[in-house]
Amino acid sequence: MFSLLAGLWRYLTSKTQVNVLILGLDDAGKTTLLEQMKGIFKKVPGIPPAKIPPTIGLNVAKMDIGGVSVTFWDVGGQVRLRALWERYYADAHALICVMDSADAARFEEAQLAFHAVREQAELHALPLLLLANKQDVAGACSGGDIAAQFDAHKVMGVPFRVHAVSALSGEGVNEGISWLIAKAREKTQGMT
Ligand SMILES: Nc1nc2c(ncn2[C@@H]2O[C@H](COP(=O)(O)OP(=O)(O)OP(=O)(O)O)[C@@H](O)[C@H]2O)c(=O)[nH]1
Ligand SMILES: [Mg+2]
Repeated sequence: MFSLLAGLWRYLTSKTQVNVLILGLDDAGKTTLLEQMKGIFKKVPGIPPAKIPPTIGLNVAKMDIGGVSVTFWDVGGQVRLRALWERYYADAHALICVMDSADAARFEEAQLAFHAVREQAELHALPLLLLANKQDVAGACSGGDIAAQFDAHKVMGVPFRVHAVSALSGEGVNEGISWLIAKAREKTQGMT
């Protein structure tokens, strides 16, 4: 009886665990986003932006978001490192693609990388958030324009949103990430 009750208690109090993979070209702002999220969701200061080096390998951060225990994997985006991305596909529950909305010269490269990732069979069904980052930069492309440039209408059958943010200032981050985690939670709990 006691073990039954203990099991029920564990079930009722256990948190949903979600792994979120953060991908995108080098310099897109993935690690800046990760450090900004530590401030927003963990209330601890992240590494100051000026001290964040290019990622060689992986950064991991865990935090509670909306009652979900989330592990973020931020993988380096340099060309020579992109082969490492696939190591994390199988265990990911949701995907964030970060792109630099102020770097029009790399839109095509960013778009190709985005659709290449989307076509991976292991990622096909995952909730997906495309972050149009660096909105604080004068002349940055709006979220709507990025959605058009990235053929967002071709993404079907999964929860998907293009969201404008500034990882540097934090603008838009809470809203975009909270949406993704809610979708990932629904998926892991079999609600979608
Ligand atoms: N103005 C502005 N700069 C940003 C923003 N996000 C990131 N940056 C800057 O962009 C540069 C690259 O940021 P990172 O976070 O290191 O980029 P990354 O995507 O992690 O790059 P890799 O680790 O090489 O894949 C840094 O100089 C950041 O300060 C933003 O929202 N606005
Ligand atoms: Mg990085």
